[in-house]
Amino acid sequence: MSDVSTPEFRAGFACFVGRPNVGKSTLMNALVGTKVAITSSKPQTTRRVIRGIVHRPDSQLVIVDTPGLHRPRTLLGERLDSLVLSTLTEVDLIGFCVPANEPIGKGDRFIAEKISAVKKTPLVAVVTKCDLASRQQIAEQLLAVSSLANFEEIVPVSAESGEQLDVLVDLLTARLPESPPLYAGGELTDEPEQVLVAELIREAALEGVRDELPHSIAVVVEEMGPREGRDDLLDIYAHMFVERPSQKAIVIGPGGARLKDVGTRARRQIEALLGTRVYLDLRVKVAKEWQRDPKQLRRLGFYD
Ligand SMILES: Nc1nc2c(ncn2[C@@H]2O[C@H](COP(=O)(O)OP(=O)(O)OP(=O)(O)O)[C@@H](O)[C@H]2O)c(=O)[nH]1
Repeated sequence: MSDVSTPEFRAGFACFVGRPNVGKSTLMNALVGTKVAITSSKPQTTRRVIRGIVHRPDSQLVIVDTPGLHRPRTLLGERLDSLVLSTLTEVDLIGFCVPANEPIGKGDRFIAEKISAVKKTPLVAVVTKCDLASRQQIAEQLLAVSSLANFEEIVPVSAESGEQLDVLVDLLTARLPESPPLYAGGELTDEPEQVLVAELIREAALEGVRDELPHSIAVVVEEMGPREGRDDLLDIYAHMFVERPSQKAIVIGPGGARLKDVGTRARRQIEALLGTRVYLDLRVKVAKEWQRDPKQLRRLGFYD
C-alpha cells in the first residue's frame, strides 16, 4: 500500500470577544473578505451574533461575532451578556481581542476572567490594531496580555493592513476539530438576509446622529419580497424604533431630510449586498423604554 494519507479536513466555530471598539467586527470582516458585520466608530453597535466563514481547501472556520461583553446596565445589556456567554460555551475556540495601542483596563480583565471560566475551550489572544502601535508598544502588550489568562497563543495583527491575518487563521484552524465542511462552499454567512438588511438600515441611521442615540435605535424588517410581476425589484418595509418622540424628531430631521438621506444610503448598501434593485419603505416609531421591556425585546429578536 502507498503511504499517501489525505490530510483531515477541519471545521468548527470560533468566537471573538473583547470590550467594545477593540476591532472585533473589523477583524472578522478582514478574515472573511466580505462585509457581513456592521462596524462603526461608536461602541456597541454589534448587537446580534453574526457569522462569517473562512473557506480554505483543508478547513472551514466559522466565525461568530459577538457584541461587546460588558457589565449589564439595562435588561438589554443582561440579555446581550447571556447571549455572549451561551455563545462562548458552544464554540471550539475563543479569540480574546485587545488593541495594541491602549493600556489593558478593567474591562479587559473582566472579560479575561469570564472566558477563563469557560473550561476546555482553547483561548487565543489577538492583539489588534497593530498598525497604530510601535514595535515596543506591541511587545509590551503581548507580555501584558499573557498574564491575563491561560492563552495557547498570542498573535499581534492588523485588520487594517492585513498583517498577520494569515498566521491567525493558521493558528485558529489548527485548533478546530476534524470534521467535514459545515457549510456549502462559497457561502459567507448564515445570517438571515432580513437581519443583515436591518443592520444596514441601523448603521445608516446611526451615521451623524448624536452620541446618545446609538443605544436607542432598533430596526425591524416587517416585510421583504419581490414586487409582484417584477423579478428585478425587491420591496422592503422596515420600522425603525426609537425610545422618545424627541429622538424621533432627530432621526427624521427637518422636513424629513435626514430620514430620506438615511433611506437612500441604506438602500444603496442593501442593493450592493443583495445585488438587486430595492424599494425601501422606512417608518420611524416610538417604542418607549424598549430597552427595558421584555415584550419589545422579543419582538426585536432578543429572545430569552
Ligand atoms: N487603525 C486601525 N483601526 C482599526 C483596526 N481594527 C478596527 N479599527 C477601528 O476601530 C473601531 C472599532 O472597530 P470595530 O470593529 O467596530 O470594533 P468592535 O470590537 O467590533 O466593536 P463593538 O461592535 O462595539 O463591540 C473602528 O473605527 C475601526 O475602524 C485596525 O486594525 N487598525
